[in-house]
Amino acid sequence: MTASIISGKELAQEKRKQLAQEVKELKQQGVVPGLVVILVGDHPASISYIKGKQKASEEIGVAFTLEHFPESMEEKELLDVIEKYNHDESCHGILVQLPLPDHIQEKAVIEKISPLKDVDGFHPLNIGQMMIGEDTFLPCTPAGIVEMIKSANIEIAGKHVVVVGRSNIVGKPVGILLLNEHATVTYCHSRTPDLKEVTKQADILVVAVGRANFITGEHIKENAVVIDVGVNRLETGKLCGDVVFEDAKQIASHITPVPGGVGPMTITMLAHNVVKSARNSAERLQVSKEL
Ligand SMILES: Nc1nc(=O)c2c([nH]1)NC[C@@H]1CN(c3ccc(C(=O)N[C@@H](CCC(=O)O)C(=O)O)cc3)C=[N+]21
Repeated sequence: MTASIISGKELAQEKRKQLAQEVKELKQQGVVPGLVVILVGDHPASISYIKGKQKASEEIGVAFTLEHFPESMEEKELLDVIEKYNHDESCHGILVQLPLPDHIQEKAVIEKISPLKDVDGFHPLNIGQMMIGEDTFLPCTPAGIVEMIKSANIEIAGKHVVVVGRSNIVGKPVGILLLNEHATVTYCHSRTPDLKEVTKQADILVVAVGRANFITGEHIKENAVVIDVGVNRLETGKLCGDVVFEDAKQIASHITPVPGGVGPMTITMLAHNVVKSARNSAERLQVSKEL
């Protein structure tokens, strides 16, 4: 038996159609969802990711604005740009593409974004809301992963989830979201002794370390669900995940491919958050009219 492939690309297509319909309805109420992406510098991977965000926005009907600044931009200037969009009513989502140049403090930038427009779900206030299971902007990659697991009709409650990687944008939050779905969650990272002894216990294995071919057949339990978050560009130009796909395919029950897996769902959940923000703002408008 070979594993079934959970196609993020197909699921993303479906979700984008639903979002396009919602955008149509919002437009009838006079609200055009708007996303502003801010890029500092010319990191080649960032430019490629932003193109994906722009394409998805256009498909869905979200107004997309790119603000592109030189590498030399000062932190204060960037904070001022964010401040401007915090007050701009046509903007419902602000995303500052990471990584930022070393002279700009990521924390200060993230905290400057209004939590009401934080469509990345990176603001500490939204992270706190997520921790306590409140309805808020969820970080896009983790939220996309949960959608992918559910789309394959995989039960999460009671399962042992092992997360490899503990970044603030993927590893940590995906564990929290799956805990909120009643999984038993274990985190592994670079200081975990005997990694494969832990990963072999996973019913659902989520890998977000950013190293090509890091997880092999030896790490995977028979019939596990394997979610590969890695996007590693090889010297040949080929994109590959953190998991040796051919190994996982022989052992797992389900596996997400790279490309065409978690990446397209990340972008779709971003659009989902922009539409959610626009809907919230339409509701606030309605309430203020009624007052
Ligand atoms: N503020 C911020 N928010 C982010 O969400 C954010 C970020 N910064 N910095 C970089 C990471 C990375 N990321 C990806 C999104 C889509 C794909 C994606 O669609 N990948 C395609 C392939 C794309 C290609 O060929 O280059 C796929 O896997 O099929 C990958 C990676 C979002 N990020």
